[in-house]
Amino acid sequence: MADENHSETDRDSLFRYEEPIFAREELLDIRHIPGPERIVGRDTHMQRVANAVNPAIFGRPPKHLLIYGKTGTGKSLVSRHVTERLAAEAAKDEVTVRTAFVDCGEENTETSAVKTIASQLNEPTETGISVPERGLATGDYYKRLWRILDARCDVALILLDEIDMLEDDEILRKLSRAGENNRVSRCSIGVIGISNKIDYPDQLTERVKSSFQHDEIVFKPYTADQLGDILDNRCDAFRPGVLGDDVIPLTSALAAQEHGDARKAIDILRNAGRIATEEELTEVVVGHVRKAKERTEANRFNEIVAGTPVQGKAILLALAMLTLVSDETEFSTKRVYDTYTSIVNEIGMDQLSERRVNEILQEQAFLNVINSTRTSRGRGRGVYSTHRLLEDADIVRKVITADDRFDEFDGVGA
Ligand SMILES: Nc1ncnc2c1ncn2[C@@H]1O[C@H](COP(=O)(O)OP(=O)(O)OP(=O)(O)O)[C@@H](O)[C@H]1O
Repeated sequence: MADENHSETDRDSLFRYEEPIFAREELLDIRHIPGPERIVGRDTHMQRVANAVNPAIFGRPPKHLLIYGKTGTGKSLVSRHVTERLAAEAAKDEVTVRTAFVDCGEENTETSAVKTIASQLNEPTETGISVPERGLATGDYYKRLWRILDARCDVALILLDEIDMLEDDEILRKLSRAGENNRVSRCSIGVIGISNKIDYPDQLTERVKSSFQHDEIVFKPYTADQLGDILDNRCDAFRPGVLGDDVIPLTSALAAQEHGDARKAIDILRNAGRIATEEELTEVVVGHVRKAKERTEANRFNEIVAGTPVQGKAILLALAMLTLVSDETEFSTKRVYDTYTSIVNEIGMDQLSERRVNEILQEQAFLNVINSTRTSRGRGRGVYSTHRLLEDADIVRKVITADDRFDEFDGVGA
């Protein structure tokens, strides 16, 4: 904290002592969960979620729900918000509704998901039940969960975020059958599954399809106007008068052009403020927004490739270079391999076999960085794969070549 007794000359020139741009930067933090007054443009969706869970107010079984929509369309936010309000309303009538939230991207096995639900809903001093971190069989975690539910809840709402990441759908079957199989006697269970994949229900096994009767809600991408409203509602993150007139409209237009992702729009706005701060200015202007968009995408791509070994990066760089220098967007494994070969030779790295390069391309397809398609050459003549980059090729090139190990690369790989 700045010490007022210190004169300017005492100050260490390494640090900044003023914050001319941001007043409450934390409002734009990706982990910040906005309060109800800042949720904009999702009234209809909120109402539909509320309708499905409404019976819980009277202690009756809610409907199960599946919510779909692209990333950053407010699915988790709306679900959490409605379930919180529901629990508060039910409490007025002395009905206990509790909510568990599972990130299935992290807890992707049946055991870890059921363990997470049990430990979130448990209060050991009240139930006398423990939920050990490890050591129990899946069935035993379920037994403890049923006891916890009956001891503590009239209704339990279980939010399964990124539900498509679960290894299998067994948990849906068990949760939706718990009542009729007399696993629980007092508590009713409602499941809200959230997914980015619109075709998720097609993946459900027949057994689950028949027991897991549910409503479905689709969250469409935000329009530029809606994104503008969301950003306007956070502009107190900045000091008054700092944001140039066109900053929010341009940020919303750029984010809407891609997937109408609120998270991305907020991230671009924050980065625009940071760039203005770095440039020691007192105003954020449209030029900052354009730079911020690139920085936001580079940061995102950086996170995706952070764990990728250097060989994987060389392969992605090969695909990016091919995309940059040609009019095409799809390339055969052979072409990627040739470019990869010249890159690794240029920077003095070991060369992998074409088969291994193809495997790494498939892994990148799994991470949604590229799209790979297998095409048949015709009867008996085998198949070949083509690969297309899903990220902006220039950003991929910039991010990968920022890695010191690519210092020797001078861009002629393709
Ligand atoms: N309607 C909205 N009003 C205000 N802020 C919003 C709104 N929708 C989304 N946001 C902001 O975007 C962030 C991401 O939204 P949310 O986590 O709900 O997206 P999601 O659809 O669940 O995406 P993902 O599938 O990636 O988790 C929220 O934390 C919030 O800051």
